[in-house]
Amino acid sequence: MAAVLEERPVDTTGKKLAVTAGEIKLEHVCKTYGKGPFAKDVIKDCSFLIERSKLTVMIGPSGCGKSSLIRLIAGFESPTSGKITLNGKPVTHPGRDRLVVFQESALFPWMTTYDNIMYGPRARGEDNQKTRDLANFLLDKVGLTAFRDKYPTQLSGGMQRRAELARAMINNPEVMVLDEPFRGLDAMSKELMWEYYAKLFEESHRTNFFVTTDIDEAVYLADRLLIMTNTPMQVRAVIEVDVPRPRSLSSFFTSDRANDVKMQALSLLHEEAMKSFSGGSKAAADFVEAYAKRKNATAAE
Ligand SMILES: Nc1ncnc2c1ncn2[C@@H]1O[C@H](COP(=O)(O)OP(=O)(O)OP(=O)(O)O)[C@@H](O)[C@H]1O
Repeated sequence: MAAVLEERPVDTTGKKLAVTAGEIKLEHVCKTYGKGPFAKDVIKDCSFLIERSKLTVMIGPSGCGKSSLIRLIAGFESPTSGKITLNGKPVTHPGRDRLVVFQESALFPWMTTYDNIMYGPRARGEDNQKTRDLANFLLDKVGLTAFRDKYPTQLSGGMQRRAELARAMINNPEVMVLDEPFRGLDAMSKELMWEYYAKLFEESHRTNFFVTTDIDEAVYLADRLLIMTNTPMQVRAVIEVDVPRPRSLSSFFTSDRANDVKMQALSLLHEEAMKSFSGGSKAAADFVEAYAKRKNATAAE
C-alpha cells in the first residue's frame, strides 16, 4: 500500500495537499530489442527497489539503457522477462501514479505557465478552487509566480524545467520519474535547479527516481545511488548517500562522505567506461578523457 505521508499546506488559507509515496520493485527485468540475428539485449537481469519516500538516483554510462528502463517503469513498454511492481501490483500500462519528466521540454508553447501547470487537473475535469490554490502554491515553490502568465518561449531554460516540475507535481504521482531533466542547462542554471529540486523533495518526501549521467548532480541529490553497468545494463553497485538533509550546495562537496561517495562512484563508472572504451565506444572514450581531467584537477586542489 502507498503511504499517505503527511498533510502539507497548499496555501495560507489552510487547505492541504496529501503527498502519497509509492514503492517500485524491479525483479530480474530483461529487455531485448529486435529478433533473431538483430536481437540486442539492452537490460539484463536488473533487480532493485525504488524505496518509498526516498530519492533514488540512477547513474550509468551514456547509452547504457537508462531511458529504456524508464520506459518500462513508466509502462510505455513491457519487459521481455522479469517483473515490475508498484506497491506490489504489476505495472502493465502508463498511469498517473508514475509521472515522467523528460529531458526534452513537454510544455505546450501556446499555454501560459499557469495553464501548463493546470493542464492535468483540467484534463480530469478538476479545475476547482483546490487545484487552483495548488497551482499557485507550486508556482511559488518553483519561483515562477511572477512568470505565471508568460509563455514557455518567454522563460529561460531553467524556468521551463521548473514549470515542468510543477506541472508533474500537481498530479500528485506516487512516484516521480525524471530522465535527465536538467540536461543541456548551463552550469549555473543547473546548480540552481539542484537546489530547487532538492528543496522540493525535502519538503514532500515523495518517492523520486532520478536518472542522470552527471556525477555531481547524482551525489548531491541522492539518498541512494544506483551505479549501472554498460549495455546490457545491470546494477553494478548501490551506495547509500548518508549525508544529512537539508543539504547546502555550498558546503556539500566539502563533506568527506560526499567526496568518498563521488570518488567511489567515479571509479566504478570509469571501470564501466573502460570496458566499452576497449569495445570502441565514442561516449566511453569521452568519459575516460573527462575522468582523467577531473582526477588531475582533484589531485591539484
Ligand atoms: N526501440 C529500440 N529498438 C532498438 N534498440 C533500442 C531501442 N531503444 C533503445 N535501443 C538501444 O538500446 C541502447 C540503450 O539506449 P537508451 O536510450 O536506453 O540508453 P541511455 O542510457 O538512456 O542513453 P543516453 O544516456 O544517451 O540517453 C542503445 O544502444 C539503443 O540504440
